[in-house]
Amino acid sequence: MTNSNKPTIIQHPIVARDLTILRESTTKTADFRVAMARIATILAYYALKDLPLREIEVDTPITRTTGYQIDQKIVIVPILRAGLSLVDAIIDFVPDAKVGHLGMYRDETTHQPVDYYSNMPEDLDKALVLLVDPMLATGGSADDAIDFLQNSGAENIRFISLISAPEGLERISNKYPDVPIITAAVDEKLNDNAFIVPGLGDAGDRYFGTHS
Ligand SMILES: O=P(O)(O)OC[C@H]1O[C@H](OP(=O)(O)OP(=O)(O)O)[C@H](O)[C@@H]1O
Ligand SMILES: O=c1cc[nH]c(=O)[nH]1
Ligand SMILES: [Mg+2]
Repeated sequence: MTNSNKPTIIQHPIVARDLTILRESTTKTADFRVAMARIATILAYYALKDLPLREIEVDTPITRTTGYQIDQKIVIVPILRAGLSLVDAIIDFVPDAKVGHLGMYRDETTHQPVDYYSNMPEDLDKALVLLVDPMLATGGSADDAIDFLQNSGAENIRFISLISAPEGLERISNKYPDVPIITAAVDEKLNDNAFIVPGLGDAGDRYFGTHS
């Protein structure tokens, strides 16, 4: 993926159908989780589509032929909690990926991110770091997370967001032109409470079945 501040917006009928399930306020937790898992697989597929490969020789039952292994260390970094909803789909594709956790919640009044936890694997500088969070609203959380990852040595970061607000996209793409953004939807705006409109509400609460 070339460095660019233009987001990759995934357009796919399955994504459109699943986004609708996720947006619908009456969707039950179980259906919400299933739709999130499916859409996360598609986001992961696109986020990984240009991984470098290493050629190897393999013997089929018939003959020797050329095969491929992925030639890239990968670290997945979910922003807790909601980012956890996207992790398993990526691990399905790259089962040896390491996972670093970044605990952050948005203060309900100020809308500023509050950090509460971090645990990163070593050698972030050698890895493709996939930062994942389903919601990019003001961009405050993603901004802090990318800043933290860069200060921890990460040089190759991609950000996967399910639904993005124009405000957050502008903030992250302007401040971090070298961080590609992969998203499934760019929504209309933020409301007075800095929630994405139309959005899907609070992603963490809906995925985990809690209430703010
Ligand atoms: O772009 P921003 O304005 O920073 O908002 C986006 C953040 O808000 C949500 O997390 P939340 O604070 O609800 O925490 P949670 O995942 O624990 O529910 C979401 O998952 C992002 O991390
Ligand atoms: O719309 C929003 C904004 C922030 N966090 C969410 O989960 N949803
Ligand atoms: Mg939340």
